[in-house]
Amino acid sequence: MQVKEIEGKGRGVVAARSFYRGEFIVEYAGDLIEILIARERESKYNLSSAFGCYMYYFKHNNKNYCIDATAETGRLGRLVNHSRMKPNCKTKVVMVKNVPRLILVATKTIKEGDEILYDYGDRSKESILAHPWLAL
Ligand SMILES: C[S@@+](CC[C@H](N)C(=O)[O-])C[C@H]1O[C@@H](n2cnc3c(N)ncnc32)[C@H](O)[C@@H]1O
Repeated sequence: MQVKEIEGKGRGVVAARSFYRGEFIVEYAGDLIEILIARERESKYNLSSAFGCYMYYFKHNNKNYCIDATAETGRLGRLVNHSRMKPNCKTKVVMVKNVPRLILVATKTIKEGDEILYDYGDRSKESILAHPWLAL
């Protein structure tokens, strides 16, 4: 996979080869944290424009988690952009040694050169007002 500048989105991830439907693409790697810690970190990040938004909230086995991928680690999952209308992959939770990890899996055939996109899933009015691209 390649990191590219995508007009209007900052960096994005582009397929350097094709992927078949159901194939593992990349891990959304970061710190796995509980929601209270996530809220604390988020309010700190919101105070500074230096931080983008790299928090992914999810529920697994009735427990809420967040993966904070804010740190510039060089991992590619954190650079995958959003599409509600035309996603080509989705997140999936996999348990590794009893710890939930988040991966992206292709939902259709992805051709070489296609941008990797998944639906961030945020439908709240406030978020869409602040970030109109969430509706696209
Ligand atoms: C998880 S990061 C994705 C990588 C990011 N583009 C970067 O350069 O680091 C999420 C951020 O990317 C941008 N982004 C993601 N999807 C977008 C879209 N469809 N249109 C515009 N900006 C988008 C927003 O700034 C968002 O807060």
